[in-house]
Order: sequence, then structure tokens, then C-alpha cells
Amino acid sequence: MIGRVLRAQSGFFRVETEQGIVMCTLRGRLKKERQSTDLAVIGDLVEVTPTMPGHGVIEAVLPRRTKLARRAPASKGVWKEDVLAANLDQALLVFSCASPEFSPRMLDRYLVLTETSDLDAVIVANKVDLVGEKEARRLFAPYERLEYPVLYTSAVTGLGINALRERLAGRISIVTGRSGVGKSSLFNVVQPGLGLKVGSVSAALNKGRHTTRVAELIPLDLPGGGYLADTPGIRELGLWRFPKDELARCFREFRPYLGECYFAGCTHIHEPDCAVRAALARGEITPERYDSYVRLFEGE
Ligand SMILES: Nc1nc2c(ncn2[C@@H]2O[C@H](COP(=O)(O)OP(=O)(O)OP(=O)(O)O)[C@@H](O)[C@H]2O)c(=O)[nH]1
Ligand SMILES: [Zn+2]
Repeated sequence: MIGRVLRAQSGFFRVETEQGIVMCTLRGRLKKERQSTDLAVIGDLVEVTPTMPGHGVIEAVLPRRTKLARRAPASKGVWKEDVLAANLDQALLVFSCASPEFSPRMLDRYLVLTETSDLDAVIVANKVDLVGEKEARRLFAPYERLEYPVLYTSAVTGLGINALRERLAGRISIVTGRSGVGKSSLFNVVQPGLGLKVGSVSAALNKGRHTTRVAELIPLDLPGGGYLADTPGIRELGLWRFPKDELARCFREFRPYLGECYFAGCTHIHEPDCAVRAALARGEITPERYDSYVRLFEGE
């Protein structure tokens, strides 16, 4: 039978199947075929052979539609991947309109990571009550123009909560955003108790405590279901590294110009006859986004 991995911890997998929850181990053959960082992960669809009631063995991992992988340079030009979750539908990037102040540069960084992971990004603009809806829309307008969906929310007034619920329903999502933007508050309004899960980790991080966390999918109590993926490492998503040669493609408005530059390996920073910089000069790329590109390229 086919099931979905809800939880993975030291070689044991909690798998949701049509016949309920099955606790599984991996067939030995699988461990040999796959790298240790790339065995079954949360979100994976797996083929299970039942052994005793409530128990089984994972025979195979079905092809992944998407994967969220942390990449690190292994040696010159070679990157190794640590797959954290599979088959995610979207990443919710939570920002506050104020307190802490909205940082477009940090949002651009998150967007690079969702673009390299082929994840749909949903921008959540929280604390709208602090600045008013007009100002909130002004802050995020550049991203709406790039056709990223933006949800305007307030955990205090309840603004946008239904839209957020609709966006989460029936999908597997991850949530990320810096401390204090209101992730816990927001998700507590979406579903009582949920914010605790979302918020507990970073609170612990702030206190400098070490918490061993287990990767799991948290089921959502919404029409059509849905899950939040919680896995160690998502918190630091904003600090993940990415190969430079993929950076330009991750700025979606650059894409029409890539391949049009005079030099084949153009970095779009200092070369003459650069199609990206020509687009910048014509106002087709904003100076703010271009500036983010340069800073990320230069490794800031
Ligand atoms: N005015 C206003 N305050 C909010 C809103 N959402 C959250 N807050 C406040 O912002 C502060 C931080 O909220 P949290 O929900 O703890 O933020 P968090 O993103 O979960 O933070 P970490 O757990 O540290 O990652 C709290 O004092 C909340 O009461 C909002 O929509 N409007
Ligand atoms: Zn160029």
C-alpha cells in the first residue's frame, strides 16, 4: 500500500495510510541505494508492506514532486544536498509591516530559496493593524507586481485569517520568518494550539537553548485537510546558501533577459552590453531588486 511519511526519527517512520497510521522501518536494500541524507523524509509517498498490525516496512520511495533541500558546498563547484522534506506545495514567508520593520532584502533572500527549490512562495504581510491597509499594500506592491501572492493579515484584528486558512487547506506548507513577526500568534488564530508548534522552536533558539527536534507534518484541521511541515533547519532558511550561477534565474523578472547579454557568463554586475542592466536602466527591473541581487551575489 501507499502512504505518506508524517514523521521521521532515527530510522523510524510514522506513515499515514488508508488503513490508518503504520510505524515503519526501511527495507535494508533502500538504505544501500540511497545516501543517508536522502532516505525517506517527511512528505514522501512510500510503498509499504504491512508486517504486524500497525507496523510495516518501507519498500520504496515514490518520485518526489518537489523537495526542500539544504545545500552546502562540498568541494569546488560541487554541492551536496540534505533533503529535509518532500512534496511540499508552498512556503509561507511571514513578515510584519512594522515592529520589526519590513525588510525587502530579507524577503528577496527567501524568494531566492523558494525559487531554487521550485516551491510556490506565499508572502504573508502581518501586523497590518499597525500601519493600516493602504501602507501595507504600498510596502508589498513590488512583490504583487512580480505576481507573488501576498496575504494581508493581522493576528489582532483577524484580518486575512480566512484567506490564510483557504491558502493552507489541502496543501503541505512550510512557514518561515524571523522572530517576532507574529507566526505563533497568527497560527494560533488559524487553529488553536497550532502557533505553539510554529513558535516554540525559535523561542528556544532565542534563549540559546538546544532543542532536538523531530521532523513532522502537523495535520491541519481545515476543510480538505493540509499539513504544516516542521523540520529542524527551516527556521534558518534565510541563511541557507545557494550556488551563485543560479542566482539570476531566481529573480523572476530577470528571466526574459537571461541569455541576451553580450558575454555568455555575464554576472550582470560589471560587464558591458548586459541585458539585465539595460532592463534596469529602462525601469523594467527595480533598483531595489537589482540591489538585492548584487548583494546576494557578492555574498552578503
Ligand atoms: N499589533 C500586532 N501585534 C502582533 C500581531 N501578531 C503578533 N503580534 C505581536 O508580536 C509579538 C511577536 O509575536 P509572535 O507570535 O510571538 O511572533 P513569532 O513570529 O512567532 O516569533 P518567534 O516565536 O520568536 O519566532 C507578540 O507580542 C505578538 O502579540 C499583529 O497582527 N498585530
Ligand atoms: Zn548580464
